[in-house]
Amino acid sequence: MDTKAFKRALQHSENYHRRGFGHKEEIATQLHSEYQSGLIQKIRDNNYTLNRGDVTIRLAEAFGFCWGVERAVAMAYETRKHFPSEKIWITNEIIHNPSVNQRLQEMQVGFISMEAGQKDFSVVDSGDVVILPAFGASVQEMQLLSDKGCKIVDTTCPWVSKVWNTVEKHKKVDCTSIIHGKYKHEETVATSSFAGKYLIVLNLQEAEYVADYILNGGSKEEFITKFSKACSEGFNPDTDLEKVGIANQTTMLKGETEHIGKLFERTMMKKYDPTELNQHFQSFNTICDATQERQDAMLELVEEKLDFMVVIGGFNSSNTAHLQEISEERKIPSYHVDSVERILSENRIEHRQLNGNIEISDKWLPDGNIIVGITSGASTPDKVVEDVINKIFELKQAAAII
Ligand SMILES: C/C(=C\COP(=O)(O)OP(=O)(O)O)CO
Ligand code: SF4
Repeated sequence: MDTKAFKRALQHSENYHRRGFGHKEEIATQLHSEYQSGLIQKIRDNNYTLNRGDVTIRLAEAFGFCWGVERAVAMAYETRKHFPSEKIWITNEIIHNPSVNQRLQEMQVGFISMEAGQKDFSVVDSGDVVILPAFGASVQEMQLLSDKGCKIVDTTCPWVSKVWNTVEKHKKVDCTSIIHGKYKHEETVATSSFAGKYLIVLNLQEAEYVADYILNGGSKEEFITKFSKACSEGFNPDTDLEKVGIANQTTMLKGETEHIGKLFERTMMKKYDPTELNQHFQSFNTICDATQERQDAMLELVEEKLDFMVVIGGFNSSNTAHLQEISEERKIPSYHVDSVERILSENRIEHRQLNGNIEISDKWLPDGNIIVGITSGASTPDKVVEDVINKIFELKQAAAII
């Protein structure tokens, strides 16, 4: 399939919308009241600091809703306003935040369910409205919805579409896309659908395994088994790694993506004549600005003396997990929570660990004066952050009275 031609044709179809419907002002007040927070604005205005009783809050200087998320959520709200009585579906969570997805459900936006590992599009009829989330959708899903005659509202973040353009460029020069990302993640599923040959590496360790194979060879069977879910059909590591291009999921750890790019650059320089590098290696940094800013702000915050960190965001939010990773690397006690409900009491907090397990920790809130670092992922509304901060104040105040 010529994915580029398909995309171009879709964009010219009258059933395709990617610019909203002119209801921005009407929904702005609603979005503000549902997701924004006066307290968080106050902390921002006060040099990202707030003292109350025994507690000092230090907020990262970049956190919370990014531009792409604000845009996607606003488009979904506009869609509901514009099509008040049509059936509206969304192909996945719009972003990785439970409270925002819950709101869409309350607005009668149906989520396409999974049946035996496959999305069940049989519920979607011709003429229904289908929202593509901020992560985008695979080209096959777009085709299916277009063939059904649906109205498609595409909220894909332009930063994500930039990655698709990058893999299209790789394909054009017959280069294998090495995608730094999570093979199950919606964005990477979509990105790989636009690629020609591709291989998805999760981290530096996997990238090193591939680089070693390029230089020294190894067991082809082992390679194929290891990446069976993370490569294009019929991938052959002996012939498909002669020309590689790097792309990444927009929300990976930026330092790791840079390392992976450099690793493959060095590898190709070793394997081939360095003067021919351009024929064997291409690299475009596709980590988005919002991810970089939030990680940079976190890197600054963890330099401070903090008693602990609370990182707030959906448990399936990749960018939030990477913020948590920065904190853990610095050995700062840190708790990733997705809502205030995870704070069970002054002695118990339920939180996600980096390996994905949800666990309960005791005695998380120290006695006496404390400095608490706070940040939140690109899909986390400020309201959720406000609730967490207020809970910490409330528990410490109660402890002081006792
Ligand atoms: C939509 C989007 C980012 C917003 O944050 P999310 O938390 O929704 O997504 P991710 O960090 O990729 O798991 C994709 O770049
Ligand atoms: S994190 Fe970046 S790519 Fe993702 S929605 Fe936000 S701005 Fe877009």
